Amino acid sequence: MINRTETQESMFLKEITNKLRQAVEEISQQVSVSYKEIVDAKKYVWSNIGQLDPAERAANRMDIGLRIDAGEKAKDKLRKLGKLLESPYFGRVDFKLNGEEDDEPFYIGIHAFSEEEDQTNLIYDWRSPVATLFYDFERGPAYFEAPDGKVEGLIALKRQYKIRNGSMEYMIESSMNIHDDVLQKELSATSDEKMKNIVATIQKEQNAVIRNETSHELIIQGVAGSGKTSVALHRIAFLLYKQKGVLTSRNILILSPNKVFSDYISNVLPELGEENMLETGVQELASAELDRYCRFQTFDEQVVDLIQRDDPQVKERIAYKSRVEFVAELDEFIEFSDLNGLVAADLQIQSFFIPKELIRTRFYDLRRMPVKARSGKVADLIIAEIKGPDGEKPSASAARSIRSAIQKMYRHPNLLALYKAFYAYMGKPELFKPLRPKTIEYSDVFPLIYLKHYYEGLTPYEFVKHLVVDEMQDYTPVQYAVLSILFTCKKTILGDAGQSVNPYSSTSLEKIKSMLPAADTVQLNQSYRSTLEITEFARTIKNNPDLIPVKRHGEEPHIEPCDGDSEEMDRIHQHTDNFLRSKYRSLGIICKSSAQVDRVYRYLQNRDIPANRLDFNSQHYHEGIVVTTAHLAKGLEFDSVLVPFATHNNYRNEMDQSLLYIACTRAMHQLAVTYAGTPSRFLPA
Ligand SMILES: Nc1ncnc2c1ncn2[C@@H]1O[C@H](COP(=O)(O)OP(=O)(O)OP(=O)(O)O)[C@@H](O)[C@H]1O
Repeated sequence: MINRTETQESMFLKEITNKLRQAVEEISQQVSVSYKEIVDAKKYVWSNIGQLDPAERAANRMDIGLRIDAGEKAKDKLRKLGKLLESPYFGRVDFKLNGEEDDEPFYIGIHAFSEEEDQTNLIYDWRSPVATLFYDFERGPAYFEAPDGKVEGLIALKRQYKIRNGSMEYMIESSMNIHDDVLQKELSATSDEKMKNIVATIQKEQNAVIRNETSHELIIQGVAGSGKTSVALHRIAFLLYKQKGVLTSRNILILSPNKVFSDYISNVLPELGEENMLETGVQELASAELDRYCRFQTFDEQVVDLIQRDDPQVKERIAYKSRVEFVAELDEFIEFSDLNGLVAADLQIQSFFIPKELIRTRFYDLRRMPVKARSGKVADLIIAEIKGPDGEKPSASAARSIRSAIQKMYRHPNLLALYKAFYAYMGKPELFKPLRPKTIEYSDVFPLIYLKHYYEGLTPYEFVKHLVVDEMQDYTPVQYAVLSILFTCKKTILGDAGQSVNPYSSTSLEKIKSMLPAADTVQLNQSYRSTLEITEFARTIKNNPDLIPVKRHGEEPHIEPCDGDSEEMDRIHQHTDNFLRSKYRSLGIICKSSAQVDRVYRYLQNRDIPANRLDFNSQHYHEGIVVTTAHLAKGLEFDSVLVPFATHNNYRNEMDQSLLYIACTRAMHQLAVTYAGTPSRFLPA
């Protein structure tokens, strides 16, 4: 089985396809047999329910449960085989072990496949140890880490295949790592409806991140389009494979920016044969902690507010609470409150005298406990240790009075009062400004939760064994402090400091590292999404010297000045017409504000142009024409992007610059920008 020619390869494909078909047939039979068995078993229980004693009923229920499990497993296998029939493998490495005469071919696919009789592996899962030969090495000396240790040898041959619907589209012999031609072909394809897997073309630097099993916390800083999200999802699939039985998708949680993004990425794990992980957002996390205390502005509402009005005081409040030192200031206040928060006074209750120093000392001794539980505990300790003048212990009624007196001693009657006291302590009371009574600004949400940990305690999410945090730049240091309390598990944290929708609260990689000092960091600087021309264009809006564009060419982005408003709307219309006649599947019309989105959407609707509007209430991602804001488009991508209203007035401050950059970097193949009036200073001249 060495150095197959094209005919040999096509024979091999036929052979594998036949074996796969045979396996599909056998398992389909198993599925229908087990379905029939389940129905029969249920019928039996139902018709004999009166005669079966409880033990028999329980045994029957267990039996049915086991059959259903077996049936589910068989169906899962069938799904995987179906996937393999479409595209059985994408790579091959011929590897000669040191000391052996012949090399052996290893075919790599999205799932493993072996012959039933002798369990010989015909296709290896892309996550198997041997697959690292394909991703990490060129022809020549190579090794992989097998369960029994390092296996060394020589790669004699590397091939890549594109097999679609069971037939070979192309085959490339490669001496290099994941051949450029294959990557180019993949990147040039039009967008899929949802994010797709990249198993056939994972790059070496991405593979290192995916297969990292040692980091407790891994921070992935990646430029726009560097594959951070793809890599994080493949990493989860890899960890589920490596830690089968220990880790399941039910104990992996992703903190995702919005529902549309969750929907957009929802295909990747199932395509890789895994169930989707759990998903939540910052708002849900905060609600679980704060709903009893107050309402709050959401991150999205904060961004919209910043876009709508340029209020320097709002920005000042946000910036103040987004500093790393802010967490230290909260800690300092907590320390101060441990020493001074208690207005201790000597107590004389019945015949018992309790000096204030004793109360204060006990309170401080128990400083690891949340305040609320601590006051009760302090009272318990004192009640247990004090004696009256005749050596008597406190009666039940004396104990009750002591407890109630001590519990009233804490200076701040509730969490919000404590939070307000923090700003008074800092000498900056003006920095806490509720939006409305009992409704706080978003920038206060996580500082308040941090103080809640001190005041009342937080409940960690113990069932979560791995947390994925996307858009890491949008989380402030105090949010990281809270996340570290709520999630003590392993974490994959990814984002790009250059793509913040709110630069006033944006967190740089350095700041995140200072909050998570034990975390490992990787940087992904190669950008894959956009053509070189689009990437160069985006770079003139906001330069990132680290970014390495992929060498894929396409048309130059267009900047289209328009003579007035109505001409600009006509131009948008024209773009949608061109798109509908093109080969492309998705056009993103990306505006700055929701009002602009509404305007464009209504305009297109009135002209019967099929368009989807993505707003904060949207749940699903759609292909076709999508009208949305840069804020919501973050993380998504489109074959073609149109950025309208790129005037000086619309895009002029630091936040606008970031939004314009995000909008342009969503384009894979085509980009146009329109404006009527004076162009934004961020556009290339
Ligand atoms: N190794 C690869 N092979 C093929 N395509 C890739 C590879 N890496 C990334 N891509 C493609 O590049 C595009 C960007 O990937 P992804 O969305 O994961 O990047 P990102 O860093 O999260 O982007 P952003 O931060 O700009 O939202 C996707 O179309 C993805 O399929």
